[in-house]
Amino acid sequence: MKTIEVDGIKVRIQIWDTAGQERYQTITKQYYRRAQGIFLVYDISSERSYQHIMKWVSDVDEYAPEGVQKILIGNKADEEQKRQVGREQGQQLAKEYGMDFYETSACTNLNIKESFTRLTELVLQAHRKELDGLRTCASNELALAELEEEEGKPEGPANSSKTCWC
Ligand SMILES: Nc1nc2c(ncn2[C@@H]2O[C@H](COP(=O)(O)OP(=O)(O)OP(=O)(O)O)[C@@H](O)[C@H]2O)c(=O)[nH]1
Repeated sequence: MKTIEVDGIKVRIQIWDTAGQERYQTITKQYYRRAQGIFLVYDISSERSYQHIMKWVSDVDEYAPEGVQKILIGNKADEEQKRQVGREQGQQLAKEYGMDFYETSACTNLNIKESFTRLTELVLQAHRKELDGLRTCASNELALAELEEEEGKPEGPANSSKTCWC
């Protein structure tokens, strides 16, 4: 659990780091079902990890809920001397899938906060319609309750003097 601030609103997010290894995939897929936002992460020093992204995307499409928000991440950006995947390759792939893209480094903290904030923003935006619907519903209920309360009340100040015994 982590709390981050987006547009002045404090949002509590639950983060799951799923295992990348094939043998854990049955468990991993179960996590997709309740996800609202997903980072698809490759390692910029591993062409192989970049090639795997397409498989991750197809798994997410199959098992995650419709409308789940996704961001592509090229991690280990601090390992410039070992780079096998160009930044443009990451950008290109993200564009193909209609995702935002960040190169990050868990070592230097590069773009860590930015990418989490962005994913949270995307999730909030995607749910804004739902929230607005709930808000309208709640305010209608409130208005109805106020009306009912009004109707149940004796009429105006003239009435209140009638009930006064002093
Ligand atoms: N240089 C560098 N090393 C990193 C970075 N992020 C993770 N590592 C290292 O990469 C190795 C693997 O990190 P993990 O966090 O276990 O990677 P993972 O993708 O969760 O691994 P699995 O889910 O087990 O496949 C560790 O030795 C980390 O210290 C980074 O940004 N830069």
